[in-house]
Amino acid sequence: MIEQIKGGLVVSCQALDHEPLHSSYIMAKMALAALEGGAVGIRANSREDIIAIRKEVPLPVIGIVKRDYPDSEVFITATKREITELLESGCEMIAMDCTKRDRPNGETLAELVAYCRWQNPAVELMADISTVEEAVMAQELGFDCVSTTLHGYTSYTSATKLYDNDFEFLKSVLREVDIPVIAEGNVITPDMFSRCLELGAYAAVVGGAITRPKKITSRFVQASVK
Ligand SMILES: CC(=O)N[C@H](C=O)[C@@H](O)[C@H](O)[C@H](O)COP(=O)(O)O
Repeated sequence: MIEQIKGGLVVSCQALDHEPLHSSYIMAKMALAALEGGAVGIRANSREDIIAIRKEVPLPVIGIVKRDYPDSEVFITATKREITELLESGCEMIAMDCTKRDRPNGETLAELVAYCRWQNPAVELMADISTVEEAVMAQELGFDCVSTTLHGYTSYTSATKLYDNDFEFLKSVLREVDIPVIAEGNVITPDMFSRCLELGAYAAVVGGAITRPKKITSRFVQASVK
């Protein structure tokens, strides 16, 4: 998959159960719209959505399973249970939280990476990181690529956003690791997307700005209030 997404736009088609568009059917149609618009890949949440998307479009899929656990803040592909579901979904790449935070049930990242490689070595692995240190850890653990997904979403990075200071965080990750770096998280305009690529991002994942109409609507409404 990694070769296929080089220099391109990956569209994240996700709607959680509390969101208006929560439906595998709708996510598959979102993926079809992304395909027709020129996307090179899809990022999707849950075995059910991934299976529906794979029936609808021939694009490679980065799969995640979001699930909350009481004993951990990690919620993106946190344990072996979620990895097993993703291996069953047929997705080409699995993305998982690669932060320094403790995982549920005392499971470790190294164990999860080894489990994936053993179960299906053809499935590539993306590390969702929030700091440069976590990106370096991902490279050392043998991930195929890192994504900046969680920058701004961990307690120790919540003060900043990916695009702050002309994508300063993205630049620092690019300086420190050799594996492909995917820009993801609050890339909300075509200009931001092209800037990420110009800075050296291998590809970019855009979600809410394309597939979350509630967010898009509220952005317009906020503008009317000013
Ligand atoms: C932090 C977290 O839970 N990120 C999730 C990861 O899969 C998704 O909710 C995001 O939509 C995705 O990362 C794309 O980002 P944006 O929607 O900002 O373009």
